[in-house]
Parts: sequence; structure tokens; C-alpha cells
Amino acid sequence: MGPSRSKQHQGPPEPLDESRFGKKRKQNDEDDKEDRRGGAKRSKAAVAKAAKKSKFQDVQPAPKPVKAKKKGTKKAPAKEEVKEAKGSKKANLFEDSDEEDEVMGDEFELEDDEEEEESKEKLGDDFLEGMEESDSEVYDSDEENQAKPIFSDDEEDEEALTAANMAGLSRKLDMQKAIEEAEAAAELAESQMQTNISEDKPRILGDVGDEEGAMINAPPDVQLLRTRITDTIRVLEDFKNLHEEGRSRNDYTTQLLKDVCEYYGYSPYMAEKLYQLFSPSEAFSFFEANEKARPLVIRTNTLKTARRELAQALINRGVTLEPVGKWSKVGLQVFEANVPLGATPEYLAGHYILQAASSFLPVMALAPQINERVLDMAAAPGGKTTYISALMKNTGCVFANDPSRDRARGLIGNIHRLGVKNTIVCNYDAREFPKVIGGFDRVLLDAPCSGTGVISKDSSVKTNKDEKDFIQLPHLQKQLLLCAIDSVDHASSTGGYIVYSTCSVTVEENESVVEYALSKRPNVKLVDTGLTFGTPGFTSFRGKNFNPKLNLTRRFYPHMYNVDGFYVAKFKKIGPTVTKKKEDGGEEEAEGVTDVEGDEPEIEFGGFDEAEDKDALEKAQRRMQKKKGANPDAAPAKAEKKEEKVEEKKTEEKAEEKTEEKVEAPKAEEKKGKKAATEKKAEAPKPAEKKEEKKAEAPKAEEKKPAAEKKTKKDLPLRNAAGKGKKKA
Ligand SMILES: C[S@@+](CC[C@H](N)C(=O)[O-])C[C@H]1O[C@@H](n2cnc3c(N)ncnc32)[C@H](O)[C@@H]1O
Repeated sequence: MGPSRSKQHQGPPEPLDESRFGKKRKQNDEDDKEDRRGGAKRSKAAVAKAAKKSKFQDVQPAPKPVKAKKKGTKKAPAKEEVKEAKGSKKANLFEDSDEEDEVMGDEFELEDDEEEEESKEKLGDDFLEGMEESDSEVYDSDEENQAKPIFSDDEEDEEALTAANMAGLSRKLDMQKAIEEAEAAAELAESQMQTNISEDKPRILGDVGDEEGAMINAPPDVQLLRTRITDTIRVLEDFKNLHEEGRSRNDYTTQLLKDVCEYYGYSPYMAEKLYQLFSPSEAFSFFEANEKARPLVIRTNTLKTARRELAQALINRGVTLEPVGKWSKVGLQVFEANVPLGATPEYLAGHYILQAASSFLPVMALAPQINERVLDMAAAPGGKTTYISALMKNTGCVFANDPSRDRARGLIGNIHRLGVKNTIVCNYDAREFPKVIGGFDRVLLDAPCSGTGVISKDSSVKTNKDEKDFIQLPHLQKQLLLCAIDSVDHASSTGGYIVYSTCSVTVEENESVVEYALSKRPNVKLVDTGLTFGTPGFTSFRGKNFNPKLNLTRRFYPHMYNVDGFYVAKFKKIGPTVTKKKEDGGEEEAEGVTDVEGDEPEIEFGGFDEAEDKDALEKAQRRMQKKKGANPDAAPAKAEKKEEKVEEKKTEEKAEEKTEEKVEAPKAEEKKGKKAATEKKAEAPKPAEKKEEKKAEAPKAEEKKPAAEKKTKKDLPLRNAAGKGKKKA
């Protein structure tokens, strides 16, 4: 494991509320608990309601695996204490102390008594005051704008809360209790792992010479299985002192991975792939986090309302919520809703969208500006597109592209509902860009991916991905990223940025893709994402070194921040589009950065090298076969041959379909070759060109239909990947 694998918080993270409860709780002793339940500052109504069964699970399902619940054994793990000692600011809604008020630093904090008075009538007048003005900023570091939390523990504030809020408070107490119980088990396991006494040497693998992989206590029940997992991790974390005579690390790792597969339901391939990303104990936390649903979050649509107003409207409907954290001005975390959040009048009126918190991050990193021209390459169902438009205050122009016609419908629906008016929806395989249109100020590529960051939402990822996926998906992602880069105007006066993101945590889909892009496009560099939390991307992984600048990219893990797993990288384009001379019966020239504008009359946008890619894919597949113990040179078995033929036929059929499409757009055909290249070049705005001209160009490009020849591509096993969407919506 390289050094970059260690947890590295970027300043105090703002984990979603659930984890804040947990961490804060660890600070307190049993007396504090008493205080929280019956203390002077706690509303009696809230306390009474706390006795009721929690309804929190309506929106926050409990952890799936069976856990050993051992009450009263909870200890504050040393690791957590260290974190807290380092000054990590925890905002606990139920904490009464003045100290908490200080560290809260929440944007809801009011400045003085006068303002506090006002908060009794409404949610604080300066709740997000000035939000409209600063929405386009990535994050707010303006301490002056900070106001008191909606659900403050202050007695006076509580009086000001609506009945719905009171009920919400009590439910949150219930929720807290439920979480306490669930966490007690995890903490017990963790504290067990941290015990380091020789008598406590766990016996896991039996004597050397026993049947390979045989375990002392087979067949295990789930509780024993879990205990063995934590014991094994304990050994792996302190191998020197705790391993059994004659047993290697590998023996323990093998056993651990088997147990992980059995306990959590991963395929051996996926268990190992994910395990490799972390230290053993962190891998355990990651697997555990994948069993819990992430908090339900909504994003305020600032095109239609302000967060304060939305929060009040939903509270009035009995929704319990609070701001998602200081890092976002538009997110609200929902604890409980007695109304369907996808059907409230506010929802139907487009005042908010249900959107995972981590899905805000790529857009925040993109930081689109007013009047820019932006491309969202893989846009459906539009959570990010509509956020981009909101940040741009419906100015400029956003091209929202997705090749999936079905998914594009959802995108269009969201665009209408949220009152987005600056967007053009298109329906291309994004590898067609920038031939379709280029010269954007910013491009977002929220790439199709394996979804290893969202296992809590889709547990099928535990088993339905294999080696092939981690060859084919990165291949597509690399091609898409090159096209994203080529679609940006490096001379944009306000932008020139590309953001690449995935909801996956694998290195193949993240750092490797970014590294590839850096190697193929010397005209881009990595820049800071501007995000206030996240772990730096790997600069080395399993013996492979990446560009050191990869540490500017950000990884987000469910077990660290209670958000979906995500990856965000931001590039700045510093030179013109990588071009290669159009072959004119002659040889293709090597790719390079053109330094004199208009120097090359016959150019084609960078794109990617199909032959080179094919070669790389074949090599990867051979490696995969070898790893599996198969001979890659052996003649394919009969069944395989048949499969290949079916595959070929499919590809041919697809090609035919595409030919039909081309007939629909005969002009596109005409524009092939030299002519197309010249036209495309003309289409690409020159650096000196003004924004207005660019805007005028946009609809023109739409009219033109893609001149690009549609390539035949095999279906890829994509998460949310499009089947064959090729036409414009
Ligand atoms: C992670 S989702 C995008 C989510 C979207 N950005 C949002 O925030 O709502 C990935 C998208 O990539 C699209 N996709 C798959 N293959 C693609 C391709 N070749 N070009 C562009 N988009 C593609 C899928 O249809 C899917 O909608």
C-alpha cells in the first residue's frame, strides 16, 4: 500500500448528519446522554416523543447485515479521539454546550440576541442571505453569513420551532438512539481490533497443515463470521504480534476475503478489487458503509426559490430537515418525511430535486459562470445539468448530452420541471464531440462507470462486474475524456476547464483514466478542484506511479464522509486542441499541439486512435486470460467461436442501423473527410471570437446534424450506459 492510501482529510470534513451524531456521541460520556434525554435545554415534548418508535427508517434504512448488538460495551475508539483532538469540528444538533456553539460555525448561526429573536418568528433572516449573489461560487467561506442551526438546542430557539420541528426533533432523538445501537456493534468490533495484548491473539486459521483454508469454527453463523472478520483484520493490522505460528499475511488475507464474500455478498473478484484500495481496517469500514443507505438529500433549485424558503415550506409539511453542511448552500438533508418527497407541491413546482450530496461535487468543481457555454457530456437524468444551469442563473448555454433516449426523457422532464431555460438537449455518443460542436468554456464528463461508489444503492455491483468491465469501461472513459478535452476552448476568457467524475472508487476508472489523458493531451494540466473535503487521488497504486499532480484530484468515500463514493478531477486546458493532420492519401501525422493557429488547413479534432486502443484492449484481455490461467493463444473453444459470431452479427446489425441513421442525415455523409474537417474547424470558435458569436453558433451546430461518421462500437456493459441512442432528442 502506498502512502497515498492513508486517510487524508482536507480540512474539517462536513460529513452528513448521521456521522456527526456518531462522532459527537463519542465525545460524550453517559452523563451527557442523560442530559440529552432529560436535560434542561431539551424540550419535554421532544423527550416524550423520543420514547416512540423511530420512523427514521422510512428514509434511512438500517444496516443490512446482522450485527452483534452489544449494548453497554461502547467505547470511544482511540482513532476517533485522535481525530477529534485534531480539532475536527463536529456540529451536533443535540449538543448544548457553548463550546459547541463556537465550533458549529454553521451558516445558520445568528450573530446576536436581536437576530435570535427574529429566528423565533422565522428561520433567521440571514438564513442564506446573499445566497443569490454568491451562488456561483464553489463554497462559502464567509463567516459573517453564518447563522444559527434550524434545530438549535437553545431553549428559546426551540420555542420558535414549529410543531413539525418539535416532532422532528424527537424523531431525531429516536434516530440517534437507533444509530447509537448500530454503532455500538461497530465500535465494539473496532475496539476489539485495537486491543493489542498477546493473550488476545485470535485463533483463526488453525494449525499449519490443516486443510487449506480450513477454519476453526466452520460453518460459521453470521455473528461468528463477523467476529472472525474483525479478528482477522486485527491480526493483519498488527501482524507481527498477533499472527499464528507459521501463517503468512496471505493466509489471513485469503481467509478475510472469503469471509467478506460470505458476509457481505461480494464476488471474490469485487471483494479483492475493493479491498486493495484500503488498509484492512479501512476496507472493513468501507464494506460496512456500503450496507447503510446514505442520507436523503435534496438540492434547492435556486432558479425558483431560496433554501430558507424551501426549508420552511417543507417543515410546514412535516418534513424534518437541516442544511447538508457548510460546504453546500443548496443542499438539505431530510431526516423524515411524512409526505412523498417526489410529489410535494414544492417538488412539482420545481423548487428542488432529489440529488445525492456527492453528486453536487463535480458541478461545484466545474464552477460554471454566468454567460458561459458549457457541455455536460453524459447528462441524464440531469441532476448536474440543472445545477449547472442554476449556477449560471439560466444565462449562457448548456449543451446537455446523453446517448440514451430513455434517459434523455428524464433529463428533459427535469429541465422543464426546474424551469431551466438555457439548455439544449442532444443525443449523441459523446465520442462524437467536438465534431458535433466544440469550443466550450467548460465541459463536465460525469462518465458512465461501474458504480462501485454507490453499492449501498445498487448492491448488484457486488457481483455483476468482472475483469472485462474494468477493461472496457476505462477504455470508454478514456476516449470520452479525450473528447471532453478537445471540446474545450483553451482560450476561453472565463473558463477552459474540464471536470471528470465518476461514482466509482476503482483506480482503473479514475486515476488511470486521468493519467492517460495527461499523457495523450499535453495541452491540459490538473488543477485544484476547489472542493473543501475529499481524499487526494492516488499518486501510486500497487507498484504503478502516476503523475504527482494526481494528488489534486479528489476521492470521496462513504465511510469517511457518509456520501456516495465519488471521484472528481479538474483540468485546465492550456493549449489548443490536440490535432492531427488529416490523411490525404498520405501518412497520418503524429498528434501534437498546434502552436500556430490556422497553420494546418486540414485538421481533424484530436479524437482517439482506434488502432492503438484496439491493441491496448487486446493486450489487456490477454493479460486477463493469463491471470485466469487460460492460454490466450489457444484456439477459442467451439462455444466461444459461436459467441464471437453472434457478437459480430450484432455489430453488423448495429452498423446497418447506423447506416439508416446516416440516410436520415445525408448531409452528414457529405461532410465526411476533408470537407468535414474544414467545416468543423470553421465551427470551432477561435480564441479571439467573442461569446456572443459562440452563442449564435450553438443552434447552428444543432441544425447541422453530426457530420461525424458514426463508428461501430460494441455494446459496453455500462452502468446506465446507453444502448444505441444516436439521434438528437
Ligand atoms: C453517471 S450517469 C450520468 C448522470 C448525470 N450526469 C446526472 O448527474 O444526472 C452516466 C451517463 O452516461 C451515459 N453514457 C453512456 N455511454 C455514453 C457515451 N458513450 N457518451 C455519452 N454518455 C454516455 C449514460 O446514458 C448515463 O446517463
